[in-house]
Amino acid sequence: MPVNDAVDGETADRPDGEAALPVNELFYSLQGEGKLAGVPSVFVRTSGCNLRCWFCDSYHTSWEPTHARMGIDEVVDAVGEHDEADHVVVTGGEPMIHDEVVALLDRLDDAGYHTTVETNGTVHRDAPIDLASVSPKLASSTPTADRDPKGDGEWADRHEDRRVDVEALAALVDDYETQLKFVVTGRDDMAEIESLVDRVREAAGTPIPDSDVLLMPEGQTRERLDETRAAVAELATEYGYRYTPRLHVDLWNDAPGT
Ligand SMILES: C[S@@+](CC[C@H](N)C(=O)[O-])C[C@H]1O[C@@H](n2cnc3c(N)ncnc32)[C@H](O)[C@@H]1O
Ligand SMILES: Nc1nc2[nH]cc(C(=O)O)c2c(=O)[nH]1
Ligand code: SF4
Ligand SMILES: [Mg+2]
Repeated sequence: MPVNDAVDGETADRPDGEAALPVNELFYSLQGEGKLAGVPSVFVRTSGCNLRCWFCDSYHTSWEPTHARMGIDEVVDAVGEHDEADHVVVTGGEPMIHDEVVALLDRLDDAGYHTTVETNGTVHRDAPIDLASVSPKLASSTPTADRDPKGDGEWADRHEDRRVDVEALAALVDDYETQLKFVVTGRDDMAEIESLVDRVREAAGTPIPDSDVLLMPEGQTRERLDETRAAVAELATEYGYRYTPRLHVDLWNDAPGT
């Protein structure tokens, strides 16, 4: 279900009625995360999110969203300028809160691109998605007062209420090739990951092999990943889940447009 009231009152239509999306940035890089890590890809980063993870590495799409909009034609043209790429990653913010993301994915599919959608898994939509890269948010993501990057924990209750929707997760698993990519801050996250994977397995008709459950270390910077990656790799070994690096952070740290 779209949660348009959570996008800070933004509308996604242009004054001339052309379908448009709030776009924070569009860039060409290597996919840094997940099964397709290393694949040259164009990234379309929408602005606006229905959650507020304290660790969000895309602050200007969630905590302080930018409002510039691009028409769908404009986005498709800008993607096409990177003619080395045949993969497009639609991310955010939370791309699935925007009705217009479906029109964008239709156009990208028509043009022959492989599409990945990076999503928190709270909203299901019908669209030509080749890989649903779903990153359900754990209790450790909640912006409590002591770790709120902006205020004093004002978002904590809303974030907590919205962060997991098992029905939406199961629908994504059933409709698309899916990876479940958890941001891991430490061993304390594992019990919740195990129980959430169990709940989604029960709700979905499609099996979820452990190799489609990915553990990703929390860290926006190389310095932070130096503290988290070894422990998360050990947890992946111990539980039999897949480890995913954050290649872009290893390569380019937190440089914009990477
Ligand atoms: C900025 S989010 C946008 C897509 C969607 N809102 C989501 O959270 O999946 C893109 C990816 O970055 C991950 N991410 C965000 N901040 C992170 C951090 N500090 N460390 C590791 N991964 C992070 C998210 O979990 C998600 O997989
Ligand atoms: N290189 C690179 N790979 C990514 N994979 C997922 C990203 C995202 O922010 O969704 C991302 C990103 O921001 N950069
Ligand atoms: S759900 Fe994604 S975009 Fe939204 S705050 Fe969390 S990491 Fe950032
Ligand atoms: Mg990113």
